Amino acid sequence: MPVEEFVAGWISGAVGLVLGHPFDTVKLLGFFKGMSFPVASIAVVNSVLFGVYSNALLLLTATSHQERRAQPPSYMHIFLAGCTGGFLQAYFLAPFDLIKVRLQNQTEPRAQPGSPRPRYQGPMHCAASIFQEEGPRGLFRGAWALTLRDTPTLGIYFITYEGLCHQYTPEGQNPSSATVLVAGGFAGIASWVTATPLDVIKSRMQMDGLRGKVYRGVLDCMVSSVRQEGVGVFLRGLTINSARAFPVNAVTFLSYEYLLRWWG
Ligand SMILES: C[N+](C)(C)CCCC[C@H](N)C(=O)O
Repeated sequence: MPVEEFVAGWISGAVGLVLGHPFDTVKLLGFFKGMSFPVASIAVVNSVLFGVYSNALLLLTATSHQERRAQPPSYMHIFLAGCTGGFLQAYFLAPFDLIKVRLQNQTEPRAQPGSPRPRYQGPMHCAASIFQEEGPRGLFRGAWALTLRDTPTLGIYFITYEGLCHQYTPEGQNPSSATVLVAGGFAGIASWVTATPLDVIKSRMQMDGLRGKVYRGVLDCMVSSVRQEGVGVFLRGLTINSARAFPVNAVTFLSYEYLLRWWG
C-alpha cells in the first residue's frame, strides 16, 4: 500500500492547522489555547484521511496518484473515496475532537490564587478524567454525529478540489500553485458549509451532560435545538468556519501536492 499519501497528509494537515488555529479558538474565546495537542492530532487524522482517500481511489480505479493526472478518475469514484476517508478518519478524530471541544469550552481564567481549579487541567488530564468518569466509550461521545458530519462532506471536499483543479488545468498537466490554493480553499469552504449543521449538533453531543441537558441521541439533539432556537441554529459558526476553511485547506492541499510531487 503506498504510504507517501499518509505521510503527505500528515505534514500538510499540520501546516494547515497551525494557520487555522486562531480561527478555531476565537469562536470559543481564548486564543491559542492548547496548540500542541491539535497539531499532534491533526497529523494522525489528516494522514488517515488522505491515505485512505488515495488508497481507496487506487482500489476503485487502479491508478496511482501520479497516473491520475493523465487518467482522471470519475467524480463518482472521487466522491466514494472521499466518503471512505471521511468515515474512517472520524473514528480517529473523535477522541481528539472531544478533548478539544471540552477544553475550549472551559473559559474559566487560568488558575489564580483562590479561584477554583478548572475541571480539566490540559489534554492529558482531560482524556484521563473522561476515561475515569465515563469509561473508554466516554472518549467517543459524539462520534456518531461526527461520522455523519464527515462522511458525505469529505466526499464533497475532494470532488470540489479535483473538479476545480481539472477545470483550470490543461489536459494531463499538474495544476499550478495558484490553482491548487484556490481549489483547496474552495474545497474547504464547500465542505465546511455543508458540515456546519451537524457540527453544531456534534459539539452539543460532546458537551452533553456537563452543563445540564441530556439528549437521547443525534435526532433528539436536533429536534430540541430547533425547537428552542429555531432552524437558524444549524448555521451557527458558518461564517467563522468558512473564513477558517479557506486558508487552512489552501495550504493543506498545496503542501500535500508538493510533497507528493517532490517524492514522486
Ligand atoms: C468535513 N469537515 C468540513 C468537517 C472537515 C474538513 C477537514 C479539512 C481540514 N482538516 C479542516 O480542518 O478544515
